[in-house]
Amino acid sequence: MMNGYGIKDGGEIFPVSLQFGGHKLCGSGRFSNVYCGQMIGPIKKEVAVKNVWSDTETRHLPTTQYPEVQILSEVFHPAISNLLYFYSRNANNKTIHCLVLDYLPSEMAKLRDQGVKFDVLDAKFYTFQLFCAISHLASKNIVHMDIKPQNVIMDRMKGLLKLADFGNARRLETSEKTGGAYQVTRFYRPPELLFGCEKFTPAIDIWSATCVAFELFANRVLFRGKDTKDQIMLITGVLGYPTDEDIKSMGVKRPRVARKEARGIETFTSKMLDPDMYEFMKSTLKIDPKKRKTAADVLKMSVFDVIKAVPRKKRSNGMEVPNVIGYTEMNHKRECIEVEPAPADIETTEKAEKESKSSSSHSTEEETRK
Ligand SMILES: Nc1ncnc2c1ncn2[C@@H]1O[C@H](COP(=O)(O)OP(=O)(O)OP(=O)(O)O)[C@@H](O)[C@H]1O
Repeated sequence: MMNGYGIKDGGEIFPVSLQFGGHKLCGSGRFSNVYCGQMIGPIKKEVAVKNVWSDTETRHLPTTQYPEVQILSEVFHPAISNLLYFYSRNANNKTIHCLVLDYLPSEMAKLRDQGVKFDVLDAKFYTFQLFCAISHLASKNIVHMDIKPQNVIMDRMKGLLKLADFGNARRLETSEKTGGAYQVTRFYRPPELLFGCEKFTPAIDIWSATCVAFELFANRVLFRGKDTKDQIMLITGVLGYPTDEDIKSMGVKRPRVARKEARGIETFTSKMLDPDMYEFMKSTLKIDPKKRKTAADVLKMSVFDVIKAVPRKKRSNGMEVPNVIGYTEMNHKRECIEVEPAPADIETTEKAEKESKSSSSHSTEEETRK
């Protein structure tokens, strides 16, 4: 048992005793290890526990104030790897923030590396779920800022998708600047950031999610730039050099690359895609972020009609298309079970932490990976 916190609907946090069964490493990032395993209490559920070791800026922050925890406390949606509980550990006098999250067994990038291909029907409902997640974020004034196949987790059997890793997410009203060309992984980085725009907008996620959707349909990266300049050349080669109006709207300097006419997305994508898919991509891959369709409008496009059909279509694996219609609802109620920590918990927590450290060697691993 260990002491942690749960989150009520509305974002308020409450103390709770947490209990886990066995776990194994299922992923890692630059500053984290992610373990998956069984949660035993207060709910029984397969979960992912993301252990983040803090950088110099967040070293002295309690986990309640850790930015990823604060952002995730505000969101709750079936297409998001929701924060269920959180707690802290100490390793070598440093705080490790531990986030208990919804778990799905596969990562889109790994599936792609294994040569897994999605048929058009599957690609459509995965894309639908991704845009539902972004639409929910936009309704909460949050931008994810790092949508890419490594941050998209899936259950291929059931056809479910969740957006993960909110480590770069920001509130739209932040006074912070994006840092332009250094935000969002290059292949998924929208033109305005490549040109140096410093504003956080939901349109950033729309661009990145469209690039991810393209990969689901076409099974290859859309714009695979070698560096920032190459990335700009690839994009302007398809969409054309930004107009004076675009430049003014983004508030950026003209990019120093050759001026090209728009070649169009159809000629660029070697394999012919579903015609509705082109309609969708043309509405979201706009140089000027203000002209991109919003996620809420994307969800109404005819490209997704087939997944709304009743009775639900059968997939190639014999299962029905997942029932994702309710996903367009933006206010999903957080289920939370409040179990106050028992008074004896402090002692047991320390014991459990010692056991957990020695069984998984978290601290050694984390220190080595730094
Ligand atoms: N909820 C989850 N369920 C299953 N696997 C997950 C989950 N969250 C993360 N992972 C796996 O762990 C990996 C690392 O997680 P995450 O991207 O959140 O860490 P990070 O340290 O923020 O990464 P980065 O280096 O990109 O900043 C993911 O790519 C994914 O494979």
